[in-house]
Amino acid sequence: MAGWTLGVIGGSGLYDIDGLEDRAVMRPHSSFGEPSGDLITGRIGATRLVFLPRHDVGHRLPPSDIDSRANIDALKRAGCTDILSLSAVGSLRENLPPGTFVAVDQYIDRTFAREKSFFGPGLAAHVSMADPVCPRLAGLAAQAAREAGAPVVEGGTYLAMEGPQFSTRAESELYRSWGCAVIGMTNMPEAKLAREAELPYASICMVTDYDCWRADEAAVEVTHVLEVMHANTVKAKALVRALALALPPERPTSPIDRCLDGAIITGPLHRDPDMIRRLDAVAGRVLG
Ligand SMILES: CSC[C@H]1O[C@H](OP(=O)(O)O)[C@H](O)[C@@H]1O
Ligand SMILES: Nc1ncnc2[nH]cnc12
Repeated sequence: MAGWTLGVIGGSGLYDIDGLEDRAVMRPHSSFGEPSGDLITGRIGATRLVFLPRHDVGHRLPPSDIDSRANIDALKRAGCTDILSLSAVGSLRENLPPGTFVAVDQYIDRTFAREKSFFGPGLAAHVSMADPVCPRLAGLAAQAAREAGAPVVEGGTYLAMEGPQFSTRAESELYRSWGCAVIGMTNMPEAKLAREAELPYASICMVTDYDCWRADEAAVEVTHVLEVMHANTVKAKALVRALALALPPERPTSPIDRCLDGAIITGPLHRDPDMIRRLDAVAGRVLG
Protein backbone atom coordinates (compact mmCIF):
# COMPACT_ATOMS: atom_id res chain seq x y z
CA MET A 1 0.00 0.00 0.00
CA ALA A 2 1.27 3.47 -0.85
CA GLY A 3 0.89 6.67 1.18
CA TRP A 4 -1.43 9.63 0.74
CA THR A 5 -0.69 12.62 -1.43
CA LEU A 6 -3.38 15.12 -0.57
CA GLY A 7 -4.20 17.74 -3.19
CA VAL A 8 -5.67 20.84 -1.57
CA ILE A 9 -7.51 23.36 -3.73
CA GLY A 10 -7.76 26.65 -1.86
CA GLY A 11 -10.68 28.94 -2.63
CA SER A 12 -11.44 32.61 -2.05
CA GLY A 13 -9.21 34.05 0.66
CA LEU A 14 -6.98 30.96 0.80
CA TYR A 15 -3.97 31.45 -1.43
CA ASP A 16 -1.26 29.65 0.56
CA ILE A 17 -0.76 26.94 3.13
CA ASP A 18 1.16 27.02 6.45
CA GLY A 19 3.60 24.67 8.14
CA LEU A 20 4.83 22.70 5.12
CA GLU A 21 8.13 20.88 5.51
CA ASP A 22 10.32 20.43 2.39
CA ARG A 23 8.30 23.18 0.75
CA ALA A 24 8.81 23.57 -3.00
CA VAL A 25 7.13 25.36 -5.88
CA MET A 26 6.28 23.31 -8.97
CA ARG A 27 5.48 24.72 -12.38
CA PRO A 28 2.51 22.57 -13.25
CA HIS A 29 2.20 20.92 -16.61
CA SER A 30 -1.09 19.79 -18.10
CA SER A 31 -2.16 18.55 -21.50
CA PHE A 32 -5.47 20.38 -20.97
CA GLY A 33 -4.31 23.98 -20.65
CA GLU A 34 -3.07 26.36 -17.99
CA PRO A 35 -3.67 25.43 -14.35
CA SER A 36 -4.66 28.31 -12.07
CA GLY A 37 -1.12 28.83 -10.79
CA ASP A 38 1.96 27.27 -9.25
CA LEU A 39 1.62 24.12 -7.19
CA ILE A 40 3.10 24.31 -3.69
CA THR A 41 4.34 20.92 -2.53
CA GLY A 42 5.58 19.75 0.85
CA ARG A 43 4.89 17.49 3.79
CA ILE A 44 3.01 17.63 7.08
CA GLY A 45 3.80 14.56 9.19
CA ALA A 46 3.73 11.51 6.92
CA THR A 47 1.38 13.15 4.41
CA ARG A 48 2.59 14.71 1.18
CA LEU A 49 0.59 17.78 0.18
CA VAL A 50 0.12 19.61 -3.09
CA PHE A 51 -1.60 22.98 -2.76
CA LEU A 52 -3.20 24.90 -5.62
CA PRO A 53 -4.87 28.30 -5.17
CA ARG A 54 -7.98 27.98 -7.36
CA HIS A 55 -8.16 31.67 -8.29
CA ASP A 56 -4.33 32.04 -8.34
CA VAL A 57 -2.41 34.28 -5.97
CA GLY A 58 -4.04 37.73 -5.92
CA HIS A 59 -7.39 36.21 -6.97
CA ARG A 60 -6.62 36.76 -10.66
CA LEU A 61 -9.22 34.31 -11.99
CA PRO A 62 -13.02 34.61 -11.86
CA PRO A 63 -14.93 31.32 -11.55
CA SER A 64 -15.77 30.84 -15.27
CA ASP A 65 -12.10 31.30 -16.22
CA ILE A 66 -10.75 28.64 -13.89
CA ASP A 67 -9.60 25.73 -16.05
CA SER A 68 -10.66 22.88 -13.81
CA ARG A 69 -9.52 20.29 -16.35
CA ALA A 70 -5.98 21.71 -16.27
CA ASN A 71 -6.10 21.94 -12.46
CA ILE A 72 -7.21 18.34 -11.89
CA ASP A 73 -4.89 16.99 -14.60
CA ALA A 74 -1.93 18.88 -13.05
CA LEU A 75 -2.78 17.59 -9.55
CA LYS A 76 -2.98 14.03 -10.90
CA ARG A 77 0.40 14.49 -12.64
CA ALA A 78 1.82 15.77 -9.33
CA GLY A 79 0.92 12.40 -7.81
CA CYS A 80 -2.18 13.35 -5.82
CA THR A 81 -4.23 10.42 -4.55
CA ASP A 82 -7.12 12.49 -3.14
CA ILE A 83 -8.41 16.05 -3.39
CA LEU A 84 -9.76 18.33 -0.69
CA SER A 85 -11.51 21.50 -1.82
CA LEU A 86 -11.85 24.48 0.50
CA SER A 87 -14.49 26.98 -0.58
CA ALA A 88 -16.37 30.08 0.45
CA VAL A 89 -20.13 29.62 0.05
CA GLY A 90 -23.41 31.37 0.67
CA SER A 91 -25.89 29.72 3.04
CA LEU A 92 -29.36 28.77 1.85
CA ARG A 93 -30.53 27.67 5.28
CA GLU A 94 -31.28 29.51 8.49
CA ASN A 95 -29.40 26.88 10.54
CA LEU A 96 -26.14 27.35 8.60
CA PRO A 97 -24.93 30.78 9.74
CA PRO A 98 -21.68 32.42 8.58
CA GLY A 99 -18.70 30.64 10.13
CA THR A 100 -20.23 27.16 9.71
CA PHE A 101 -18.12 24.59 7.86
CA VAL A 102 -20.28 22.25 5.74
CA ALA A 103 -18.89 18.95 4.43
CA VAL A 104 -21.20 18.77 1.41
CA ASP A 105 -22.21 15.39 0.01
CA GLN A 106 -24.29 16.29 -3.05
CA TYR A 107 -24.28 18.78 -5.92
CA ILE A 108 -26.67 20.38 -8.35
CA ASP A 109 -24.68 21.68 -11.31
CA ARG A 110 -26.16 24.81 -12.91
CA THR A 111 -22.90 25.94 -14.52
CA PHE A 112 -23.00 26.19 -18.32
CA ALA A 113 -19.90 27.95 -19.66
CA ARG A 114 -17.20 25.45 -18.72
CA GLU A 115 -15.50 22.35 -20.09
CA LYS A 116 -16.99 19.54 -18.03
CA SER A 117 -15.23 16.38 -19.17
CA PHE A 118 -11.76 15.12 -20.01
CA PHE A 119 -13.39 12.79 -22.52
CA GLY A 120 -14.98 13.66 -25.86
CA PRO A 121 -15.12 12.71 -29.54
CA GLY A 122 -12.83 9.73 -30.12
CA LEU A 123 -12.98 8.65 -26.49
CA ALA A 124 -16.40 8.68 -24.83
CA ALA A 125 -16.73 7.75 -21.17
CA HIS A 126 -19.48 7.86 -18.54
CA VAL A 127 -18.56 7.73 -14.85
CA SER A 128 -21.14 7.57 -12.06
CA MET A 129 -21.77 10.81 -10.16
CA ALA A 130 -24.49 9.34 -7.92
CA ASP A 131 -22.25 9.86 -4.91
CA PRO A 132 -19.96 12.71 -5.98
CA VAL A 133 -18.07 13.01 -2.70
CA CYS A 134 -15.71 10.48 -1.13
CA PRO A 135 -17.29 9.67 2.25
CA ARG A 136 -13.94 8.60 3.76
CA LEU A 137 -12.17 11.86 2.93
CA ALA A 138 -15.22 13.99 3.79
CA GLY A 139 -15.52 12.32 7.21
CA LEU A 140 -11.83 12.80 7.98
CA ALA A 141 -11.95 16.43 6.81
CA ALA A 142 -15.05 17.13 8.92
CA GLN A 143 -13.30 15.70 11.99
CA ALA A 144 -10.21 17.82 11.24
CA ALA A 145 -12.44 20.91 10.93
CA ARG A 146 -13.87 20.18 14.38
CA GLU A 147 -10.34 19.89 15.78
CA ALA A 148 -9.62 23.27 14.18
CA GLY A 149 -12.45 24.74 16.25
CA ALA A 150 -15.05 25.19 13.51
CA PRO A 151 -18.74 24.40 13.87
CA VAL A 152 -19.22 21.54 11.39
CA VAL A 153 -22.27 20.15 9.61
CA GLU A 154 -21.86 16.89 7.71
CA GLY A 155 -23.97 16.55 4.56
CA GLY A 156 -25.80 19.04 2.37
CA THR A 157 -26.27 19.92 -1.27
CA TYR A 158 -24.08 22.53 -2.97
CA LEU A 159 -25.72 24.49 -5.77
CA ALA A 160 -23.06 25.34 -8.35
CA MET A 161 -23.96 28.50 -10.28
CA GLU A 162 -22.10 30.07 -13.19
CA GLY A 163 -21.72 33.59 -11.81
CA PRO A 164 -19.82 35.81 -11.63
CA GLN A 165 -22.85 37.84 -10.53
CA PHE A 166 -24.48 36.63 -7.34
CA SER A 167 -28.03 35.18 -7.57
CA THR A 168 -31.30 37.05 -7.86
CA ARG A 169 -33.67 36.67 -4.92
CA ALA A 170 -35.93 34.48 -7.10
CA GLU A 171 -33.01 32.16 -7.92
CA SER A 172 -31.96 32.01 -4.28
CA GLU A 173 -35.53 31.07 -3.27
CA LEU A 174 -35.68 28.47 -6.06
CA TYR A 175 -32.50 26.76 -4.83
CA ARG A 176 -33.86 26.80 -1.28
CA SER A 177 -37.06 25.12 -2.52
CA TRP A 178 -34.83 22.45 -4.11
CA GLY A 179 -33.43 21.66 -0.66
CA CYS A 180 -29.94 23.02 -1.33
CA ALA A 181 -27.81 23.90 1.70
CA VAL A 182 -25.13 26.15 0.21
CA ILE A 183 -24.32 27.99 -3.00
CA GLY A 184 -21.02 28.64 -4.76
CA MET A 185 -19.46 29.06 -8.20
CA THR A 186 -16.51 26.68 -8.27
CA ASN A 187 -17.07 23.09 -7.12
CA MET A 188 -18.49 22.12 -10.51
CA PRO A 189 -17.19 20.81 -12.84
CA GLU A 190 -14.22 20.36 -10.48
CA ALA A 191 -15.90 17.45 -8.62
CA LYS A 192 -16.92 15.76 -11.90
CA LEU A 193 -13.41 16.04 -13.29
CA ALA A 194 -11.85 14.69 -10.09
CA ARG A 195 -14.11 11.64 -10.44
CA GLU A 196 -13.11 11.15 -14.10
CA ALA A 197 -9.48 11.31 -12.97
CA GLU A 198 -10.20 8.60 -10.35
CA LEU A 199 -9.38 11.02 -7.52
CA PRO A 200 -11.57 10.82 -4.38
CA TYR A 201 -12.88 14.38 -3.78
CA ALA A 202 -14.33 16.10 -0.73
CA SER A 203 -15.26 19.72 -0.18
CA ILE A 204 -15.37 21.72 3.01
CA CYS A 205 -17.59 24.72 2.38
CA MET A 206 -17.11 27.68 4.68
CA VAL A 207 -20.23 29.80 4.98
CA THR A 208 -19.56 33.51 4.52
CA ASP A 209 -23.07 34.94 4.00
CA TYR A 210 -26.81 34.25 3.67
CA ASP A 211 -26.83 35.00 -0.07
CA CYS A 212 -29.89 37.25 -0.67
CA TRP A 213 -32.97 35.28 0.41
CA ARG A 214 -33.29 36.74 3.91
CA ALA A 215 -35.75 39.64 3.85
CA ASP A 216 -34.24 41.49 6.81
CA GLU A 217 -30.57 41.16 5.85
CA ALA A 218 -28.48 42.95 3.22
CA ALA A 219 -27.75 40.87 0.10
CA VAL A 220 -24.30 39.30 -0.23
CA GLU A 221 -21.37 41.49 -1.32
CA VAL A 222 -17.72 40.57 -1.93
CA THR A 223 -16.36 42.80 0.85
CA HIS A 224 -18.54 40.97 3.36
CA VAL A 225 -17.57 37.53 1.99
CA LEU A 226 -13.87 38.36 2.33
CA GLU A 227 -14.26 39.75 5.85
CA VAL A 228 -15.84 36.52 7.07
CA MET A 229 -13.46 34.43 4.95
CA HIS A 230 -10.43 36.00 6.62
CA ALA A 231 -11.78 34.82 9.98
CA ASN A 232 -12.37 31.34 8.49
CA THR A 233 -8.90 31.16 6.93
CA VAL A 234 -7.07 30.53 10.20
CA LYS A 235 -9.36 27.57 10.88
CA ALA A 236 -9.10 26.35 7.29
CA LYS A 237 -5.30 26.22 7.58
CA ALA A 238 -5.54 24.43 10.94
CA LEU A 239 -7.98 21.97 9.34
CA VAL A 240 -5.47 21.07 6.63
CA ARG A 241 -2.79 20.48 9.25
CA ALA A 242 -5.08 18.35 11.44
CA LEU A 243 -6.19 16.31 8.43
CA ALA A 244 -2.64 15.72 7.21
CA LEU A 245 -1.62 14.56 10.70
CA ALA A 246 -4.69 12.30 11.01
CA LEU A 247 -4.12 10.40 7.77
CA PRO A 248 -2.48 7.03 8.44
CA PRO A 249 0.91 6.40 6.77
CA GLU A 250 -0.64 3.84 4.43
CA ARG A 251 -3.65 4.70 2.27
CA PRO A 252 -6.25 1.93 1.91
CA THR A 253 -7.61 1.77 -1.63
CA SER A 254 -10.94 3.39 -2.52
CA PRO A 255 -13.43 2.17 -5.15
CA ILE A 256 -13.02 5.62 -6.75
CA ASP A 257 -9.38 4.71 -7.54
CA ARG A 258 -10.72 2.38 -10.25
CA CYS A 259 -13.94 4.09 -11.33
CA LEU A 260 -12.89 4.19 -14.99
CA ASP A 261 -13.06 0.37 -15.14
CA GLY A 262 -15.93 -0.17 -17.58
CA ALA A 263 -16.64 3.56 -18.03
CA ILE A 264 -15.04 3.98 -21.47
CA ILE A 265 -17.54 3.05 -24.16
CA THR A 266 -15.61 3.86 -27.37
CA GLY A 267 -14.30 0.61 -28.85
CA PRO A 268 -10.49 0.18 -28.93
CA LEU A 269 -10.37 0.40 -32.76
CA HIS A 270 -12.33 3.67 -32.76
CA ARG A 271 -10.26 5.55 -30.19
CA ASP A 272 -8.50 8.75 -31.21
CA PRO A 273 -4.72 8.38 -30.59
CA ASP A 274 -4.40 12.11 -29.82
CA MET A 275 -7.05 11.78 -27.11
CA ILE A 276 -5.27 8.74 -25.69
CA ARG A 277 -2.03 10.72 -25.48
CA ARG A 278 -3.74 13.72 -23.88
CA LEU A 279 -5.37 11.47 -21.29
CA ASP A 280 -2.09 9.83 -20.23
CA ALA A 281 -2.35 11.07 -16.63
CA VAL A 282 -6.13 10.99 -16.15
CA ALA A 283 -6.82 7.62 -17.76
CA GLY A 284 -3.42 6.03 -18.45
CA ARG A 285 -4.29 3.27 -15.99
CA VAL A 286 -7.08 1.97 -18.24
CA LEU A 287 -5.82 3.15 -21.64
CA GLY A 288 -2.50 1.38 -21.17
C1 LIG B 1 -15.40 36.07 -3.41
S1 LIG B 1 -17.04 35.49 -3.31
C2 LIG B 1 -17.38 34.46 -4.68
C3 LIG B 1 -16.38 33.39 -4.98
O1 LIG B 1 -16.01 32.67 -3.79
C4 LIG B 1 -16.24 31.29 -4.00
O2 LIG B 1 -15.09 30.70 -4.58
P1 LIG B 1 -14.27 29.46 -3.92
O3 LIG B 1 -15.15 28.26 -4.00
O4 LIG B 1 -13.06 29.32 -4.78
O5 LIG B 1 -13.96 29.84 -2.50
C5 LIG B 1 -17.43 31.31 -4.94
O6 LIG B 1 -17.67 30.07 -5.54
C6 LIG B 1 -17.07 32.40 -5.89
O7 LIG B 1 -16.17 31.97 -6.87
N1 LIG C 1 -23.78 33.89 -1.88
C1 LIG C 1 -22.87 33.32 -2.66
N2 LIG C 1 -23.20 32.91 -3.90
C2 LIG C 1 -22.27 32.32 -4.70
N3 LIG C 1 -21.00 32.13 -4.33
C3 LIG C 1 -20.64 32.53 -3.10
N4 LIG C 1 -19.45 32.45 -2.46
C4 LIG C 1 -19.62 33.00 -1.25
N5 LIG C 1 -20.88 33.42 -1.07
C5 LIG C 1 -21.55 33.14 -2.22
